[in-house]
Amino acid sequence: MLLEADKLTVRIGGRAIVDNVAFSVGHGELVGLIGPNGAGKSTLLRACLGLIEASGDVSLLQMPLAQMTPLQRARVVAYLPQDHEIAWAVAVRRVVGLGRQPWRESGEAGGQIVARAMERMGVDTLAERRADTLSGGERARVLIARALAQTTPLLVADEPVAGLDPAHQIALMEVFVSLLREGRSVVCSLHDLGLAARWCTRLVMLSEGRVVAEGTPETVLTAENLRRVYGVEAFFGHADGGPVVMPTGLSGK
Ligand SMILES: Nc1ncnc2c1ncn2[C@@H]1O[C@H](COP(=O)(O)OP(=O)(O)OP(=O)(O)O)[C@@H](O)[C@H]1O
Repeated sequence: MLLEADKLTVRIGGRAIVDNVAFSVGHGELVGLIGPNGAGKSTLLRACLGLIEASGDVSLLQMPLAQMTPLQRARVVAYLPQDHEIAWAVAVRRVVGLGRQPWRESGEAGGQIVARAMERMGVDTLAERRADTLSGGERARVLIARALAQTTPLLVADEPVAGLDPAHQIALMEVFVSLLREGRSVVCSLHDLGLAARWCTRLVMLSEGRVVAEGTPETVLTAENLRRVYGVEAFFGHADGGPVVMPTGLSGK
């Protein structure tokens, strides 16, 4: 297992925001973390990375997270936070280059990896642009490129498609799938159930801090689960060899 969390609980102000969750990511998996606003997705991801205080067990590549140095963690997992802000007035190439920091390379050693990451995210043409002048979607893609440049076995991305247009959303999911082919794994939180259905190898559905369904997209994205957890009705179909899930209305209306 790349990431294994058990009995993970995050308490804030006396409330369990993540409540006794078991969560794991194996090799070659694209795990989609889904659930309504406030379900605890970001908190769970942050707890798995040691970015927030939590009780329970977390290990990365079988090593207890608590025993790992920040550098060891940074060589196993790259994290794309939900907030896609870049406040620095520096060139895009330098922002993406920050992904190489855990590898402590000298000089230009990581240059090719940075160039490849920018190319993969379609931001190579922006390499010399000041990062704080980019559009929201461009910024998001630059930060994903930075995470890719970290060349970790695991990528944890919190709402990576937020702010991306449909073509860039699909292109990003294709990049994730290409990472799986390289033996890397991805876990991402998603609000777009259509993308979750089509691209993820496994889904974990959270509600009120607990895992309420887990498995293949077909087993998790059922009419009953969508009604119970999100309060929506949905259209289910098939197109181009893959499942289609499209919320169509609120339940009970
Ligand atoms: N530091 C905090 N103090 C108080 N409440 C918090 C704190 N952090 C998170 N919460 C609450 O915990 C719950 C889960 O938040 P979290 O951001 O993990 O949800 P989420 O599933 O990622 O939501 P969204 O889809 O809206 O991004 C929310 O009700 C949130 O208000």
